[in-house]
Amino acid sequence: MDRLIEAINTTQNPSVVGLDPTEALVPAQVVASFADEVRESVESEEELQAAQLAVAYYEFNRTIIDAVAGIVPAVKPQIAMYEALGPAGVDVYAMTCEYARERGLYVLADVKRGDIGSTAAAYARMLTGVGEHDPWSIDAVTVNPYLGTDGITPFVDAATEADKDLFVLVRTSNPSSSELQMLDLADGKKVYEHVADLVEGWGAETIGKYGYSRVGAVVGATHSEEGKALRKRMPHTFFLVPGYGAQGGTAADVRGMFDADGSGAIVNSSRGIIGAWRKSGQYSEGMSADEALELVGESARAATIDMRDNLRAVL
Ligand SMILES: O=c1ccn([C@@H]2O[C@H](COP(=O)(O)O)[C@@H](O)[C@H]2O)c(=O)[nH]1
Repeated sequence: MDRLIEAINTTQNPSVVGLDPTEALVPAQVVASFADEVRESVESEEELQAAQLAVAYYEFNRTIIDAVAGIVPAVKPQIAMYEALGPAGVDVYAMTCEYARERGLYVLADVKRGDIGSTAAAYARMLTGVGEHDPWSIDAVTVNPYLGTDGITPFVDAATEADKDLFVLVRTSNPSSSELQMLDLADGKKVYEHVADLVEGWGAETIGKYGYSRVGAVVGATHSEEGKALRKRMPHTFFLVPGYGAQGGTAADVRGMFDADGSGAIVNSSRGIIGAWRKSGQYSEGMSADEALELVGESARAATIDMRDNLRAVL
């Protein structure tokens, strides 16, 4: 986690921009502008839409990355949005990670892996690469702990080998998260508290120079009180905090998830940043693709600065 903490210190900004493009979040004229170019490369008309969206996502992401580089320390591309487009989308995922890395950003791949040990070991190669080849250009992955220790250890080992990180789901931001995570265990703990204790243990051998291990935790901004309690319970665990903005979380809600020095957490916003152009009041369907992308970048930059300043105000 040392590199992430240093990037946060450099930018004085504990926030991460989520790159979760969807058809609705990319201006229509940007998608349309790639129709001719893509038509030449696809084999059938059926492939056209996904291929066109994939190219548009890449251009959109580059615009966002260029607009926020230097202001934020990190981006978090959400793989679901890219996998939905098939192989063309997966290519764009890898290209986006590479571009973000080139722009000096820490890349947190939100892939939420989780499987038995042998399969987890294969998933974990996302962190180490294959031989000399590192096809993903990422710094961290998100992992689902439901399978227990043998589903996590391969990621800890791979992260240690590659000097990278993982973030394990502990208390997720979504409305139904309590169905499982808040269940009472026989020893009086809640399920998420037990997971929190496991996460502290999984990271214990990997504590870096700032006191945090390379095994982080995902703690939703929508669970302010539990997040505050987890901060005390998990003194060596860095938090990734999604749920800010579009899901209702505020700077005040996440304050307790930071440590006494204002470190220990990074807060994500995806739609709130990449979709800011839609709320700018400046968009019109008559804009050219270039004009629309310019607005996307300007709006994302303004929303990023706003989020940074809101967080700074409570830390
Ligand atoms: O508990 C969780 C874990 C992950 N996420 C992911 O974060 C972003 C949030 O997007 P917003 O647009 O800022 O709501 C998204 O990729 C989720 O899959 C989460 O929200 N909560």
